[in-house]
Amino acid sequence: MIKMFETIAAISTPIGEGGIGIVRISGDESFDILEKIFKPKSKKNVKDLKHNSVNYGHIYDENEIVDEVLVMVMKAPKSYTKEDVIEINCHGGYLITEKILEIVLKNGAKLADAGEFTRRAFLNGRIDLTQAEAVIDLIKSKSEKNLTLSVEQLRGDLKEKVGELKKKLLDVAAHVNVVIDYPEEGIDEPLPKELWGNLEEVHSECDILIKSYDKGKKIKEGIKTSIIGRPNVGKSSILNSLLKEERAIVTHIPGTTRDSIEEIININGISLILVDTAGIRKTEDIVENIGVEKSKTKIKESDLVLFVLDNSEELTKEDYDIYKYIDDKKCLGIINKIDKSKKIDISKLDKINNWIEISAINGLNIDKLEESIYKFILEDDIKNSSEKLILTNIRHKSSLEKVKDSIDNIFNTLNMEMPMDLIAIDLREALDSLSEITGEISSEDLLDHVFKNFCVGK
Ligand SMILES: Nc1nc2c(c(=O)[nH]1)N(C=O)[C@@H](CNc1ccc(C(=O)N[C@@H](CCC(=O)O)C(=O)O)cc1)CN2
Ligand SMILES: Nc1nc2c(ncn2[C@@H]2O[C@H](COP(=O)(O)OP(=O)(O)OP(=O)(O)O)[C@@H](O)[C@H]2O)c(=O)[nH]1
Ligand SMILES: [Mg+2]
Repeated sequence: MIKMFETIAAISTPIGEGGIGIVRISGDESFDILEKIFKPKSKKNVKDLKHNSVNYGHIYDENEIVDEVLVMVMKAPKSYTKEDVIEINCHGGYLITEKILEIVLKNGAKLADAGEFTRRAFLNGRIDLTQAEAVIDLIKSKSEKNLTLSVEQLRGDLKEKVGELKKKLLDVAAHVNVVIDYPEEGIDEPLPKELWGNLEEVHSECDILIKSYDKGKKIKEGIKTSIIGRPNVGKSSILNSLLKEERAIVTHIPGTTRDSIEEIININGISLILVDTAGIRKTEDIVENIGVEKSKTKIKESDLVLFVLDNSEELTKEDYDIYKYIDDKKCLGIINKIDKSKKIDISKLDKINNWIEISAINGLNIDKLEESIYKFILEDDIKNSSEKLILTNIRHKSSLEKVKDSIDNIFNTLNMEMPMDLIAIDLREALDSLSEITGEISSEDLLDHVFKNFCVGK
């Protein structure tokens, strides 16, 4: 028999002091290795240990006892990788887990690459590529909403959707092939209405999914939000009140913040990457000037701009300059220092439709500010989205774009009454693009790309 895969092993828990450390082994030789290093208290033969059983005993290095452990045994194909899997639950700690891994390697296992267990789960057909990608997204999730999307994708929601789209195209392909193979049948209509419908549905579903990526990206990566305004209007004070800690230095001296400060907050399960910038003004100060230029770059990179003004002063030329600079960015106007008497008049700043009045110094309306941010950028965009699936992976998006292009070609062929063979080719391409998403068609390069972001032991 040709051996497909070597037996691999790795530490699956974070390295460091901890209650428990897990060394995971997967592959044909798992039990042979275990037999050489583990003595269960039950005195059972290691190869007779039951599937899904937890077994108390000791790990040995030759004749020397190394640790007291629990060993979990999962037999192929009922395991994470569909191979024989053994998990040694030892004491957590820098040295002990490493030591047990070394003993496992010494007895015949190969050190697993990053993501190799999950790669096996994919190669052995337990999960598709979208589910494998969901595993790493799930581990890396830092917001509730991203976590939810990852869990749904791991459950197979995207895989299922791709399957549905494929089925619709396969129905079309079956018909097209009949027309090509039996031209003498004299089928007048190149494509019955119902099959046109299939193509239209796949086209529009791809479109909806592609459009959902903007939201998905924001959910996955967080919403880049910069706090901008001229010096001394209270930008750093606003950052601090949103963070509920004294993170940025606040003084009465204009030009206090020289470099941008980045912090992440969570609003209703979504990450906001907040950037407090150096106040924008013309200045001769070299350091401050660099800060100002950086602020301008930050504005360009932002998904959302919080434009801060001082309630207690009239608008200045600097305010107007920044206002012009915002351009067509999504922008929420903040009038700060409402604890002081009002001198500001914003009637000329009519490009901005959303305003909120706050006082950062005593926390007035900070909760309303959070709510406005959420409503303004997140709720319209994310919560009210009617589509069930939201794409978070650019790879999926670009494959779906290819599917859409192929279908456009098919419509073109049909409208121009060109030969059916052309349709068959475009259908094949559309189906292949769908297969790329799930990994039914994949290359080593693609898999290396997907799994390179994984941690070792996953
Ligand atoms: N200790 C431990 N915890 C873990 C994992 C693990 O591998 N080991 N997981 C992963 O890293 C996650 C759980 N995911 C898993 C997914 C499938 C199977 C599995 O064995 N599936 C088989 C059989 C299920 C059964 O017994 O019926 C299957 O689908 O065929 C195991 C874990 C999270 N927690
Ligand atoms: N009365 C009042 N003062 C405030 C308020 N918010 C901030 N300040 C004061 O305004 C001054 C400037 O605040 P900062 O938060 O440092 O302003 P900034 O916009 O970050 O300033 P630069 O970093 O210099 O651009 C400080 O003296 C703050 O205490 C407020 O809501 N009311
Ligand atoms: Mg500041």
